[in-house]
Amino acid sequence: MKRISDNQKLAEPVVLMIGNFDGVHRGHQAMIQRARQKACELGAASAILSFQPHPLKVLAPDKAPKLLQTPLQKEALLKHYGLDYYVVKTFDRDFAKLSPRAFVANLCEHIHIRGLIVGFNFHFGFKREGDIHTLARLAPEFGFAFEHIEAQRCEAAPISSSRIRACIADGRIEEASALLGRPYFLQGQVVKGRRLGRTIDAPTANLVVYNELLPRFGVYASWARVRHAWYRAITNVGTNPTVGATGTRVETHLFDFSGDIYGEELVLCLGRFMRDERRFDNMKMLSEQIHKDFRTRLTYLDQEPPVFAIV
Ligand SMILES: Cc1cc2nc3c(=O)[nH]c(=O)nc-3n(C[C@H](O)[C@H](O)[C@H](O)COP(=O)(O)O)c2cc1C
Ligand SMILES: Nc1ncnc2c1ncn2[C@@H]1O[C@H](COP(=O)(O)OP(=O)(O)O)[C@@H](O)[C@H]1O
Repeated sequence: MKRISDNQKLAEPVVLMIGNFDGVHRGHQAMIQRARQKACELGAASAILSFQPHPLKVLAPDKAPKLLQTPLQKEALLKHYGLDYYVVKTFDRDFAKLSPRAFVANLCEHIHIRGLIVGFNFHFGFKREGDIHTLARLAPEFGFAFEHIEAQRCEAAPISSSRIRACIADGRIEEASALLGRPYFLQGQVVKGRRLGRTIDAPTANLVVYNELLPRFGVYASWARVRHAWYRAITNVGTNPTVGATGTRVETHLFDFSGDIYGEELVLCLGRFMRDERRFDNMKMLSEQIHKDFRTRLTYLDQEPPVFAIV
């Protein structure tokens, strides 16, 4: 997959999709599959255009969602799903002022669009005035084939990034993974904590997480990848009320592992939510609960590790 930035032209004819693609979930995957098929029919390559930053971060920051993925994770996933080109366009207030027609004209100046595919609810241009009907009208004028994709559904409701965000915020990780079509994961760097974990035989790798959206506070069965190896693990997300920590922490105990991994990058696939984080009266009680958590039969961890090549 080739990445195209603002100042570059994409001369090869493409079937272009436009959108944020946060999550690259099953709905997005179906769209990519359709675009690749269409690209074959039209003798073109497949491409996605995404705006950076997310348009709402520019236009209404207080309404902008916390994203499921970092830009790098999204790029890795798009590559994984077989896309040929990833076009990243800077979104600013000037671009937001373009009329729907000027928006399409602007894209056609830089990209050789032979086909265009967007989702049924796609809106674009000044005040979101453009929609799929506008695109159907503009397509013959600008000389590309146009089609839209209906929502992919799961259990009667459309699959969407916001539905997946709601699952994660609520601790329904398995549901989120089902909608994503692969295990939900976080990524971050291991940093030093208070060195208390080792004193209760429960060392935990504390992560500075790259992802914006964090799951509901609580304890999760998980799989962790560090230095290219996967370990069964258990993760706590929260504020550690027992020890009065400041800020939110994401920390993971890796089973059958010992060693120093400060500074290492860790990929964390969360599985089942086990319990809420609680405030205990003292460290001894906290330690007892953590060791009880360790002994809980974690059926999630009976599965194979999520060897999916994510990042
Ligand atoms: C499986 C597990 C469950 C945990 N549950 C709680 C909890 O319910 N309440 C709490 O205050 N801290 C909880 N913690 C976090 C501990 O407070 C924290 O790991 C410990 O204080 C060590 O912190 P350190 O990594 O900064 O040394 C949990 C940690 C793990 C690994
Ligand atoms: N099984 C393990 N799981 C997680 N971290 C481990 C493990 N064994 C050793 N470590 C190391 O110990 C550190 C965690 O120990 P801990 O006492 O909790 O320190 P900190 O408070 O700095 O996180 C990890 O960052 C890692 O470098």
